[in-house]
Amino acid sequence: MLEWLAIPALAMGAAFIPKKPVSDEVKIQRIFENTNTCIKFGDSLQHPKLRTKKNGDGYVSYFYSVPLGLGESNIQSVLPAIKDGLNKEAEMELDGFLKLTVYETKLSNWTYDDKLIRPGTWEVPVGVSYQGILYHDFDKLPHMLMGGATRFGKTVCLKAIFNTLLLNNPDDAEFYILDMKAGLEFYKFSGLPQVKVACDVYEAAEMLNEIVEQLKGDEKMFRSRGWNNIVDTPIKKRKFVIVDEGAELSPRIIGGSKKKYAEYSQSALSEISRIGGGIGLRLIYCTQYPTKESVSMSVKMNIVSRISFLVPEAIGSKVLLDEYGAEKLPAIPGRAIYKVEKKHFIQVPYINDKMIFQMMGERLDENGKNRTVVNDHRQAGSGEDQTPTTHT
Ligand SMILES: Nc1ncnc2c1ncn2[C@@H]1O[C@H](COP(=O)(O)OP(=O)(O)OP(=O)(O)O)[C@@H](O)[C@H]1O
Repeated sequence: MLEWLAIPALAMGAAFIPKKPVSDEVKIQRIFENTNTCIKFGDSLQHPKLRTKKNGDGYVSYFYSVPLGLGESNIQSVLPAIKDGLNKEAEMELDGFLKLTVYETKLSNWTYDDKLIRPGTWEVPVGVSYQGILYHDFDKLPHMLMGGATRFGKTVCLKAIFNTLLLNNPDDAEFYILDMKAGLEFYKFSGLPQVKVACDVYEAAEMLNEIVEQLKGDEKMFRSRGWNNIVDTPIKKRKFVIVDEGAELSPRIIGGSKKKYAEYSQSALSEISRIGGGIGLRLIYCTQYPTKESVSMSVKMNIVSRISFLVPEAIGSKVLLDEYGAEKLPAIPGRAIYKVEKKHFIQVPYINDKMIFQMMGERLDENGKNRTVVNDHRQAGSGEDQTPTTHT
């Protein structure tokens, strides 16, 4: 009788023994198995196999060998399940081996502030990644392609880039902004001497014509001096051509009388992306419709750096990043993938017009140019105003 009672008691006791936590390594392997991330070889199933792992500061990287025939899209598609299963952020890279990096921290919203400005450089903070703030250097990689579904942060990102570039180099940055959303986002900055804004396809074609004319003149000047890249010359000026929304300049999308202006605009943009970089033109091309119609091949081929926000379909990720992944981003405004060679998950800093006007008001004089804050070190009590004065 006692023996009979002892069995349920033992079973109950076992239920209270704390379970050994399952390691991330084991969980990942189970996720591969449960999601059928494998190939069938004879009677057996072959999954990615862990070869080694490396502990870093705040992350662990796992390196897997991948069975031949298991495609990139199959591997990439398991990433959301891994993130959910571990309840952690993770990134994947496939380059012969599968490198899966699991982070201890999560990305969260943050706000732009003027400590991000790096005077005299062409570096802009594109966002915070798991490893810290990532800067994009427009003197190293002159052009940028950006896209993603509406309301996920393209304009905020463009404005953070614009604000940084202008405040980094108020005397040397020039902006030609093709704000195809009727000028609603950028026309308000057209009062600045560094900024010109086109608000429709007709104005865009005219502006691009002006830029291409300057480009031809600059090409001649560079040739005559034996220069091939502006970064190796004493010229400090850089001209930024910002296109928002690229689809509005696509002759394959818009028709009627606008079509020939769009055709001209596309060929000008192609020229700028092809040969403008060396002579100081930088193209930032943005679209909410990442299709082959809105992002012409000739523009795309010349742009190495990409930013993609959430896209509704995997094909959009292919257009923007040349690989899948952006369709699986969480639906969080400002969350994006920044890609130069490899992908980085980022959270773009939040900025709005009020903050931009305030920062510009503090750092630019009434002519929109640079001003420096000078503390003249006068002694307290001298009867003079002690606040630092500003001088142009
Ligand atoms: N980096 C960010 N951090 C926090 N919130 C953001 C961020 N970026 C965007 N948002 C929020 O999302 C809203 C939409 O952003 P934004 O206007 O940049 O989207 P969009 O992609 O340009 O949209 P559309 O294509 O319709 O112009 C913003 O008003 C803001 O509330």
